Amino acid sequence: MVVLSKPALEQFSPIKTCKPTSTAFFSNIPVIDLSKPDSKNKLVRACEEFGFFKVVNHDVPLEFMNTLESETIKFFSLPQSEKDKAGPPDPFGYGNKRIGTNGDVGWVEYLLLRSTSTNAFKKIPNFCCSAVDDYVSAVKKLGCGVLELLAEGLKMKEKNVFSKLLMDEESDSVFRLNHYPPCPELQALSGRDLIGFGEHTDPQVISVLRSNNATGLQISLKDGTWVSVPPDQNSFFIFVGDSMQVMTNGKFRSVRHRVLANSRKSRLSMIYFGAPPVRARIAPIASLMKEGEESLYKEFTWCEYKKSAYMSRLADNRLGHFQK
Ligand SMILES: C=C1C[C@]23C[C@@]1(O)CC[C@H]2[C@@]12CC[C@H](O)[C@@](C)(C(=O)O1)[C@H]2[C@@H]3C(=O)O
Ligand SMILES: O=C(O)CCC(=O)C(=O)O
Ligand SMILES: [Fe+2]
Repeated sequence: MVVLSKPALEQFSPIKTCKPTSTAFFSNIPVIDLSKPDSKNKLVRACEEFGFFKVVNHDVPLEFMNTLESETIKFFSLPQSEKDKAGPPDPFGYGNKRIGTNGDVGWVEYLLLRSTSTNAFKKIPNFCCSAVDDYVSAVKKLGCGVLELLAEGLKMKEKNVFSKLLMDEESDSVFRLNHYPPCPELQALSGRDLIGFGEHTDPQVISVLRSNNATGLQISLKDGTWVSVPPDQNSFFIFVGDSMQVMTNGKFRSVRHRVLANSRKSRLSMIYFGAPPVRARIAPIASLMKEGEESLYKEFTWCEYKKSAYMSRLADNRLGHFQK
């Protein structure tokens, strides 16, 4: 048995654990090949059923993915005192264990960045801005391409209904780099899994995630079962966010997901959260509603939703306040 000394245990104590779930990977995650003509219909079905899918043949240069990964490793390998200079996250900057400002904690350290401004790097002099810029431009293009296929799949007249929100100069999109250090001792001691990033839905329109080949990501199925996502460092995983759920009047579901700490391997993830401009109005789109179908949500602006989201705990049902 591994015995932890008291100070070692104390560093984990505020972090939640959960009952171990099946370690088997879920094999039914939709895989969408963007080079295939039927991808738009498959995308719609994936958003309805899971709110989550993997995309392959995505056109994001491997070089951008690898360069950013090396830069990220370099940053997270700096001495703690150097990393702390880039914090605290307000909400942008370096954060360690604390997620948001309402008491959530996880076995994770991260950099949260504005996706469009060089100001994002003022606090992080050691970081290579061009690696982030190249990568973010490419994943934004990928996200917009997926949103346009979705609009086509939903038979909407304007194919940029969703993508124009991310393309807007004032889009409030953000970018996040997460590092989950391995944690062998605690798991052996407690027989439970340690939470890296607690369960939540993403508030934005869509999130585009790439990780290294370390396990940890889980999604919740419609019936509430947690399943493990097999990592794939060459592909992207897309999450439907709350704003997309509202715009489709609940036809697409924003997927609950979480990350469990890996006992042996560091997990690194890079996520682009595609968001509307702050003044954009978020409401169900009339052309997506059947005759007589009622809107499930009160109207709100992204600014209002974001404010309310940032006052909530990670696991809260943030759309609850906006339901009719
Ligand atoms: C606990 C929180 C962290 C979060 C803001 C919030 O109050 C609730 C939503 C959280 C979340 C989840 C998705 C993204 O990682 C994130 C950047 C976002 O927009 O909403 C985080 C927020 C955060 O880490 O500040
Ligand atoms: O790091 C991951 O794999 C997912 C993290 C996440 O869900 C988030 O940052 O919102
Ligand atoms: Fe998330």
